Amino acid sequence: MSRDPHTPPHASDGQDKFAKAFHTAPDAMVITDRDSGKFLELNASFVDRFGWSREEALGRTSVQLGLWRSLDERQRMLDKITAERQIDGFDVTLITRAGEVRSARVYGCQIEQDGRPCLVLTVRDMTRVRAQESALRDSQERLDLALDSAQLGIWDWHIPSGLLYGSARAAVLHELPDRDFHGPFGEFFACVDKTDRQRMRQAYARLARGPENDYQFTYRAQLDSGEVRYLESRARLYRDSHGKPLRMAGTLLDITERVLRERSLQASEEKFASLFQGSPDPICVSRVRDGEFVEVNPSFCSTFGWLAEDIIGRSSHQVTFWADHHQRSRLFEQLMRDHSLQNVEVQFLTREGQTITCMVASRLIWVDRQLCILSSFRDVTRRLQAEAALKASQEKFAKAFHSSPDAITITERETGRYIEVNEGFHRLTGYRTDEVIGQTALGINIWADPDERLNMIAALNRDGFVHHLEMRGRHRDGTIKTVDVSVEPIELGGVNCLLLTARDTSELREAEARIQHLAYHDALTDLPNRALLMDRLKQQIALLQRHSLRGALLFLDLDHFKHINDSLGHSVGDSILQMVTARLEASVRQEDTVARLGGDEFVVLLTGIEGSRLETAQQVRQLAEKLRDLLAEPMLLDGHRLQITPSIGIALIPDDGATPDDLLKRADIAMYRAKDAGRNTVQLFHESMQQAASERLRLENGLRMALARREFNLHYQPQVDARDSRIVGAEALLRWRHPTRGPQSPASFIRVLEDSGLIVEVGQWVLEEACRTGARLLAEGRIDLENFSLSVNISPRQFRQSDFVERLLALLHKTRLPPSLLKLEITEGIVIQQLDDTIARMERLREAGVQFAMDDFGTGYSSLTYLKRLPVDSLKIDQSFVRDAPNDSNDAEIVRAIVAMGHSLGLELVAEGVETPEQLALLAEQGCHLYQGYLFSRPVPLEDFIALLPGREQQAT
Ligand SMILES: Nc1nc2c(ncn2[C@@H]2O[C@@H]3COP(=O)(O)O[C@H]4[C@@H](O)[C@H](n5cnc6c(=O)[nH]c(N)nc65)O[C@@H]4COP(=O)(O)O[C@H]3[C@H]2O)c(=O)[nH]1
Repeated sequence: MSRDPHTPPHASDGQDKFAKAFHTAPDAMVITDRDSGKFLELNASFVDRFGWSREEALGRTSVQLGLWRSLDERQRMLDKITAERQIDGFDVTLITRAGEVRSARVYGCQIEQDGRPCLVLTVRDMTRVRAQESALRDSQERLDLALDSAQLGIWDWHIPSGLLYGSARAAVLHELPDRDFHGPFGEFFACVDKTDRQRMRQAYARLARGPENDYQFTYRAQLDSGEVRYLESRARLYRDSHGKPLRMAGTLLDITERVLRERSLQASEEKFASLFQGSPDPICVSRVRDGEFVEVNPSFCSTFGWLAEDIIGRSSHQVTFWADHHQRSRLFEQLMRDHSLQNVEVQFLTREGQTITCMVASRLIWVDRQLCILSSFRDVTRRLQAEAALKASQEKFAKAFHSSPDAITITERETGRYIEVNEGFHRLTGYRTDEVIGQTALGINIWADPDERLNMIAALNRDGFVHHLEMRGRHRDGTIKTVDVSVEPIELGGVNCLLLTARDTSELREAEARIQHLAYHDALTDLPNRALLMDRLKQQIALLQRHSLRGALLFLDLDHFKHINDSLGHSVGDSILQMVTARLEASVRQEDTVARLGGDEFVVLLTGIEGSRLETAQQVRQLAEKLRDLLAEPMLLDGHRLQITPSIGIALIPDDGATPDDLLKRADIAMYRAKDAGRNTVQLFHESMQQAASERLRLENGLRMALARREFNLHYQPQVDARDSRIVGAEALLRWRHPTRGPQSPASFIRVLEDSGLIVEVGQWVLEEACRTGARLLAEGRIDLENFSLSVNISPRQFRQSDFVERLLALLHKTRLPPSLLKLEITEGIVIQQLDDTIARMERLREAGVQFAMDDFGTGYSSLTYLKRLPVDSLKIDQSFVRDAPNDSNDAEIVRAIVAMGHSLGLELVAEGVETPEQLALLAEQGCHLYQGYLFSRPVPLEDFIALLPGREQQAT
C-alpha cells in the first residue's frame, strides 16, 4: 500500500525520486527542524489530512498549528526519538485545522539536512482503523458481555489437530481454571459423564456424516463435589473444501437450573396429573367461553355416572348437570368476579337424574391459552343424609331421654357432676334439673345405702358397665325407693361421662310380691292356697318326723254350700267363705295353717302335737268338734240368718301318710265319709275309708264306660191322680246295671255322675231315651196327649249347657215327641243361679210346649219371690215332708203351706214318696191329689210300666 515509512527521502539519492515519493505518499509526511520544531517540508497528504496549506504550515511548528491534543504526548514522542533516534509507530491524537480529532501513528527518524538535525515524520492516519478497532473491541466486549450475561461459554475445536479453545467461562463450566482454555479436546471434555460422552461421540459421528452442520447436545458434567451440571452445547461444524470436518465452534450453557426446573415441573405435572386422576374427589375443567368440559377425572365419572368421552366436549347445560340453573348463573358471576369459589353447597344431577349434593371449590386457570374453570367436588349427599339422620336420631334420643319413664342422668365421670337429668329423675327423686346440674349424687345424697353405691362404682370400674343392679335410692322427701340401675360410659364432646338409667322398681317389686302372694294365696280369703299348703305340709312332715311330734290335717267342706251359693248368689257365698275363714283363723294357733283349696273346701294344718296316736286323735277330734260348733253358729248375712255346718275329715301326721298328697287325699276321704254319715260331723281317717274312696273311684271309672257298654236303662214310676187312680204321668228314673255287680243304687251313682260331670252326657242319653219312649207310647196309643206327661230329671250342669235349649228342641223334633208331653223336673239349684237366664231358657222351651216341675220343693230356700216369676207348671212336694206328715205336725204344716202356695199360684201339685194310705189321705185332705210313690208303684222297667197303663180299649172309653 505504501512504501516503508522508515526510509526518509535523501537528497543525494536523486532528489526527484524521493521528492516524488515524499509528495505522493498516501500518509502525511513532514520534515521538521529538530530543534525548533518548525516545518521544513510537508507533503500533499498532510495538507489533505490536516487542512493546513503548505504555505501556512511551513516555518511554523505543530504546536503553533494546534496539531496536538496533548503536548505531553508530543514531548514523550520527541523524547523517544531522541533516545532511540527513531520511532516506529507512536500512537498520537492530532487535531486538524477544522478541529477534527484524528488518531494517528507516527513513524520517524532523525536526519541531517543542510547540517541541521531534522526529523522526518510519517503520520499515518489511524482514525478509521482505530474506529474499526474500537468498534471491533466494542462488539467483542458486547459479545463477551452478551455471552457473559447469557452465561454462555464458547469453544472452538480445530478438528485435525484436536486442539480446542475454550473461553474462561466455558472452562469454568467444565470445572477447569478460570481462564481461557487452550488444550486437547479430551482434556476439555474430561468431566463429561461417561454415558454422555458416549452419546456425544455418536452425535458427532452422525454430524460428521453430514449433511447437517448444526449440532446441539446436552450432557452432564460430573463435578468434583459430586454434583452434576447440565450443559447445553450448540455448535456448528465447518468443513473443508472436501466436506471433511475442519472446525467446530459453539457455545456452552449451564442449563442445570432449567433442567432441574423442567424436571420438577415435569414431576409436578405428573404429580398434578396423578392427583387429578387419582383424586377421590371429582374434579373437572370446563371452558369459560362455552362452558364445555375439557377434562374430567375418574372420580367425576364414577360419581356423576358419565363416561369421560360422553361428557368432554359437551357443556354442563347440554348434559343437564346443574340441578338449579339460577344457582349456576349466580355462582358463575361470583367466580368471574372473585376468581375463585370456596366450599359452596350445590346440587347436581347424575346421568341417571339422581340428585347429589356437593361442596364445590372452583378457580380460574389457563389451559392452552384458554380461560377455564377448575372445579373440585366433594359428594356430601351421604354426609348430609347422615347429618340429617344424626340430627333426627339426636332429636329422637333427646325426646327419648326426656320422655323416658325412667330416671336418666349424664354425669361427668371424673367429678361425678350432673350434666343432664331428665323428667324421670325429677319424678323419682323430687329434684328439678336446675337444682342438680353441677351437683353430685353424693352431694344431694341420692343413694340410700353407701355400700350399694361403692359396689356400683366397683362394678363399673371392674366391668366397664353396670347392668340391672338393684339399689335403693332416696327421694328428697326421705322415702326410699328400690331402683334398677344400669350405667354405661359415654363420651360427650371428648369428656368421659356416665349414662345412668334408674327404673323405679318399687311398684314392680310390690307387684311381684303381690303376684307371689297371689300364687300362694286364695284371692277371696287371702288364705294360703293348695300350693302353699302343700309346701308347708312338706316342711311340717319333715319337721315333725325330726322331732317325733305329730300333726293333723283337717279337711273341711261346708254342707250344702253349693246350694246356698246358687240360691242366694255369689256375694252371699263369698261373705260366708270370709266369715268361715275368720272363724277358722280365730280358733287355731299362730303356727297352724288355715288354707282354702277352692270352693267350699278348707284345710287346717295343725302341727307340733305331742302324745300317742290315740291321744293326738282325741286332741284333734276335740278341736275339730270345736271348729264344727263354731262354724255352725248362725250367721247374719244380707238379712238372711244362715247356718252353715261343715263336714270335717281328719288325717293324722305322720300316721295316715308320709307325703302331702297322701295326707290330703286321706283327710278328703275322711271328709267324704263325714258327709255320707249325714254331714255336720267329724270323721278321723281310717284304713277302711280308703276302700270306700277306692270304691267311689271304681264307681266313677265304671260309669265312664257304662254309656258305651249300654249298661244304663230307664225305669218309669207312674204319677197317679188319687181321685180315680188314673195314671196321669210317669217319672223317668235312671238305672245302672253293672256287668258284674248288678243294679247300682241311684242314690250313690247319680252323685258321682254329677260330681264328675258325666251327668251332662248321661243326662242327654236319658232325655233321648225318655223322648223316644214317650213318642212310642203315644204312637202305640198307650198314653194320651191331653192327660199324660213324662217327667225327666235335669241336673243343673245339664241345664247350664249353652246349647241346652237348641239340643232339646232338636231332640223333640227328631223323636217326634210332642213337647207338651215332656215335663222337665228342675231343682231350686238350677233356678237360683242366674235367674234371668234361667227364666229366659225356660220361657223358650215353654213356648215350644215343654212343661216344668219344681222338684224337691220345700227342701231348699223355697221363696215366693222367685217362684212367682218362674214359668213352672207343677210343684213336687219332697218325700221327706210326705213321709212324716201323718205323724209330724210340723211336716204336715209344711205340706199344707206348700199346697196352699201351689194353689194360689195356680200350680199343679205332685206329692213324692207316698207309701201309705195315711199319707195319701193327708194329702187329699190338703187338696193334693196327684202323687207318686210305692203305694201305687215303684219305678219299673218300661214293659212293666206299659203293663200298668190301661189297655187301649180302656183308654178309649
Ligand atoms: N222311699 C221311697 N222312695 C220313693 C217312693 N216313690 C218314689 N221314690 C224314689 O224317690 C225318688 C224320686 O226321684 P227324685 O226325687 O227326682 O230323686 C232322684 C233324682 O233326683 C235322681 N235321678 C234319678 N234319675 C235321674 C236322671 O235320669 N237324671 C237326673 N238328673 N237325676 C236322676 O236320683 C234321685 C233318686 O232316684 P231314685 O233312687 O230312683 O229315687 C226316686 C224314687 O225311686 C216311695 O214311696 N218311697
